[in-house]
Amino acid sequence: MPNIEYIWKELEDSYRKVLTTPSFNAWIEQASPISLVNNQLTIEVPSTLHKEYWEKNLSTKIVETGFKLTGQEITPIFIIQNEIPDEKSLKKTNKKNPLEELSAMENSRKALLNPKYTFDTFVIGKGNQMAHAAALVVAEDPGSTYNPLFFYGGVGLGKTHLMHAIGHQMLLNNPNAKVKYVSSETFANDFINSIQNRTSEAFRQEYRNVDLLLVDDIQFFADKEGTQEEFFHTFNALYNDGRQIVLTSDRLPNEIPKLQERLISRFAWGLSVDITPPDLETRIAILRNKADAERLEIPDDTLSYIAGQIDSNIRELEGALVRVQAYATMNGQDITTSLAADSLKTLRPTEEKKELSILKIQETVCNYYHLQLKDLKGKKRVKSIVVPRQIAMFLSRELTDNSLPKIGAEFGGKDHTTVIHSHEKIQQLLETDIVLQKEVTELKQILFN
Ligand SMILES: Nc1ncnc2c1ncn2[C@@H]1O[C@H](COP(=O)(O)OP(=O)(O)OP(=O)(O)O)[C@@H](O)[C@H]1O
Repeated sequence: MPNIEYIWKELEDSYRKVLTTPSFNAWIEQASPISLVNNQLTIEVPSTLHKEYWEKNLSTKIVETGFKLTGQEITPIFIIQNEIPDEKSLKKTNKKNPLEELSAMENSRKALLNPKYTFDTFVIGKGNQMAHAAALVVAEDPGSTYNPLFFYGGVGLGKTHLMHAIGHQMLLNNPNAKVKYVSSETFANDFINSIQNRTSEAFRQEYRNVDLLLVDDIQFFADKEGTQEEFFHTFNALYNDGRQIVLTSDRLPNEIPKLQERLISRFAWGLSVDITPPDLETRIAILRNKADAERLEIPDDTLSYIAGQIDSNIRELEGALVRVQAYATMNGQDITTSLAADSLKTLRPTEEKKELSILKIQETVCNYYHLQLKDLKGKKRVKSIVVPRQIAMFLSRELTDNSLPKIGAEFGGKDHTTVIHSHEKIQQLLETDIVLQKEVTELKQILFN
């Protein structure tokens, strides 16, 4: 009997022949064979959605290929993994031939889809893995499996990005498909205008004659009775025709105030999937992708530093990178961790800046370098104390609003010129000293956590 690796490799080859690259990446690459015992092939997959998809659409091939290779009936068993996705699941490629891409791009432009929001540029992490998988199913098989598909979650977490990615992918698969993307406000305005201009028929034609309707931020339907009424009819017309609907909101339908019950229940016919804030690894991967796309040279520790500063909103994370880039250009410097820290300093809320005391900085530096507080504040001139003392003064100057004399006083009554000198010294060293850059970054992370 062939071994499990051989069987899996053969299976992969046969799936590669029948699946598109994004589907292969999402379903096959994310699964791993665990064991083959008593003709049972146990396969680990990342989520329930993957499990269901495998069971429904991909397991027949296991049985067929298994029989061909072993002469036995192989039964697949799927188990769900719990751990954080590894490197390979964080970045996927999604390449098509150039002509297909060109025609899809033209149609995407007409559908008002952001060219940057594709599956290709979407980084998969723990918080969005399920949403990404559902988006792929819908893009590959619109109107059948999950209709409507409803993404919900906090601001700037990638709902719109995924929604556009579905549109792009559908157009890549079928360049003649009609895709329409609107925000809920645009839908409401178009509806109101159609009443004012007596163009209701044209409005209906426009919204009901599409293969994929993407409506963003439907929480803004709250309180808009007439718009909800019209959307209800649009929804029914599309749904009954087997056209795909994808919606996003910052919360679940039943949490949207004044959303009609009949809409809530219709939205529940499909799949609602949430997107949660990305973990640190995913945030770093997103920044790395973005930096590569913009051809920015940024050291890994600087990316980690930026990712450590903004932990919930990916739009802000991207904004931070733009800010760092602009700051580096303005100052004619390379991007380093110290430069990133400087440029992001003002992003931190002022309360945070005020809350941080000199004593907290001193204690943190002492813990970090295993020193006594009295030595840090004292006069000893050995290097192992002098440098941490200068770092602590530097941080007190950078991260608090205290005056130079006050900082000097807190360091055992030193003169303010000593504080200036320490600050300059550390600032200078940070330009070149990688170890120091790392230490200062870590200290800042400790202080702000
Ligand atoms: N997983 C991801 N990989 C790469 N970029 C991402 C990812 N998630 C979000 N982004 C980027 O973050 C930015 C904000 O994402 P998006 O606009 O899709 O958020 P949203 O959830 O729709 O926010 P809102 O609720 O404000 O509408 C976009 O530039 C998007 O490309």
